Amino acid sequence: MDAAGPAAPAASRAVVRRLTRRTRDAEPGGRLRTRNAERDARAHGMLLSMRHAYSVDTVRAAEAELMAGLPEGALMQRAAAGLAAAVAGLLPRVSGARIVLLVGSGDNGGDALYAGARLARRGAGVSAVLLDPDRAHRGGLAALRAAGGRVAEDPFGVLAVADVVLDGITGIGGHGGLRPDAVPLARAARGSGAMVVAVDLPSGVEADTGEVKGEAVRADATVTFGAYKPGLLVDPAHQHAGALRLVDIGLGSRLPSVPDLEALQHDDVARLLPVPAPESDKYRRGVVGVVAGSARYPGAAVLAVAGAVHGGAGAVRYVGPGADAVIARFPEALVHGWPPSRAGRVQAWVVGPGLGDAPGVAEVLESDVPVLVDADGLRSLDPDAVRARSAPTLLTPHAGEAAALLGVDRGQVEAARLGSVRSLATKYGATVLLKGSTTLVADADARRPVRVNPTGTSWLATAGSGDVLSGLAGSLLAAGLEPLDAGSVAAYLHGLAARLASLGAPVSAQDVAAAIPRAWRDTLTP
Ligand SMILES: NC(=O)C1=CN([C@@H]2O[C@H](COP(=O)(O)OP(=O)(O)OC[C@H]3O[C@@H](n4cnc5c(N)ncnc54)[C@H](O)[C@@H]3O)[C@@H](O)[C@H]2O)[C@@H](O)CC1
Ligand SMILES: Nc1ncnc2c1ncn2[C@@H]1O[C@H](COP(=O)(O)OP(=O)(O)O)[C@@H](O)[C@H]1O
Ligand SMILES: [K+]
Repeated sequence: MDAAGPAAPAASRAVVRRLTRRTRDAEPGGRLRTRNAERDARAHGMLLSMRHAYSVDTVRAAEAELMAGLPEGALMQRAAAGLAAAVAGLLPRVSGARIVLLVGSGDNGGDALYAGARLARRGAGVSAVLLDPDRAHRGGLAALRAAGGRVAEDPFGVLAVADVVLDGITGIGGHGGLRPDAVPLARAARGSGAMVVAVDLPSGVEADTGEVKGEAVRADATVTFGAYKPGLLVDPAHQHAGALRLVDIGLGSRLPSVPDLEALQHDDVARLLPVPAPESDKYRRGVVGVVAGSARYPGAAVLAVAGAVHGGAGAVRYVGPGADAVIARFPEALVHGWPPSRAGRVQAWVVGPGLGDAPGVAEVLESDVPVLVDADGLRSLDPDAVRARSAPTLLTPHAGEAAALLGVDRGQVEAARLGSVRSLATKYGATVLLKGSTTLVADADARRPVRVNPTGTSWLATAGSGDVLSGLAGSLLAAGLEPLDAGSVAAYLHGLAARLASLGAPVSAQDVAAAIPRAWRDTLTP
């Protein structure tokens, strides 16, 4: 995903690149890190490990606890100081820069006003556009005026010539998309060529879910306070946030150890990858069985096996009508005649890619090993059959398949990805990996955080790449990873492989499979 957002003006993109470089450790949107950049990051002591996001209620509770021991307004000052420093870091010079604040009626507007005051003291020309002049944060407004900033009399005039617009309309207190009076201002900010920096969150997005229920600000960058909020990491809201920077306001120890959402990073994946021990043999490394392909879709068998042979299992068994094609491409695969139960012992099954109407799903579900169900295997999947299983199940639908399983429209799933993946996991008592622009993995145990994949790229929207993912995830299951880890590590490697293979150009599903070892190595490289 382009950290500058889909429609960022060219000038903004250059500035956002600067922010992105500076905030490599705090950017879940995740640009691909080159290996050199990785080394730089480590040399500078940046931790490349798990990134957490917390719900609004949790953030507010932690803030309240922290505030109780601090002088009034101290947290807002910390937030404003961090925000002003981030904005200053984006500008070639603060002095003389034209900065416009969009100020809503809550504390989010207060943050913008105090940050504006700090920037005005450094010589910037700062104008505040007050959405509700009677309810603008009083202290913030007084500070801005005292620092030489002013309230704009011609909002659209100042927006037209702004270098930076700070979006302080709503933060974690906002609900339901921008109100009508804020919409033209947000549009003017976007259209002005100025860099748009969202304060805490892009106004108009739902902090807890990533939904966008109406219009919302499109930012080039978001400076968020205390903790990431789930919406910053989940589409469609994620698309509105641009590059992310987290400002520490001291919440750390007040936040629970279990977040609502988490994103694996390089170090987490490196720890989870199954590396053969000295005494390993192919069976101990795990054997994955693949039931995929049909006369109509023979390629799906090849692609699922391609993912599986690169996924860490010691051997791949294939059962289905694509045996000749599989063997021609992967002589290392073990092919077996129907039915799957006669294929010999496996530690995990993958069933479904390109299977068409062929049988196999019910039989594989009866096995006592982990099963990944994808694509055609998901059609009419019976929740009771999945719930009755003695071993874990991992479902890997795209939005259309998830919609069919939930009995809703595809658009509803795409608009509410987090809620959808959680509902499916609950309905099936299974781990669910919802593919798409921000791939999510929800564990069967609803108390565990949902994982969001930070490596995805829209170049993966190519036929057959999902087959590769299912083979890869199945192989990791066979190698002994639990479903939440298998799904999220597979998504991470899959996205990274696509980026390494693509480097900005189209890739095929085969290219992605072939690049999995490079992604694996990249992850392990210290
Ligand atoms: N709670 C704290 O301790 C801290 C809060 N901080 C800031 O305070 C923010 C939360 O402040 P608030 O709780 O006052 O809430 P917000 O400022 O986020 O939003 C609430 C205000 O926006 C209006 N509003 C709600 N939905 C709207 C919509 N769709 N369109 C336009 N206006 C809408 C409401 O009428 C209300 O006045 C955080 O996001 C953060 O920026 C920071 O200063 C750090 C410390
Ligand atoms: N816009 C996108 N951004 C990032 N990843 C995407 C996007 N669209 C699809 N993908 C990824 O591409 C893969 C496509 O899988 P799937 O929909 O099953 O396709 P197929 O059935 O052709 O293999 C998934 O890993 C999915 O997450
Ligand atoms: K905001």
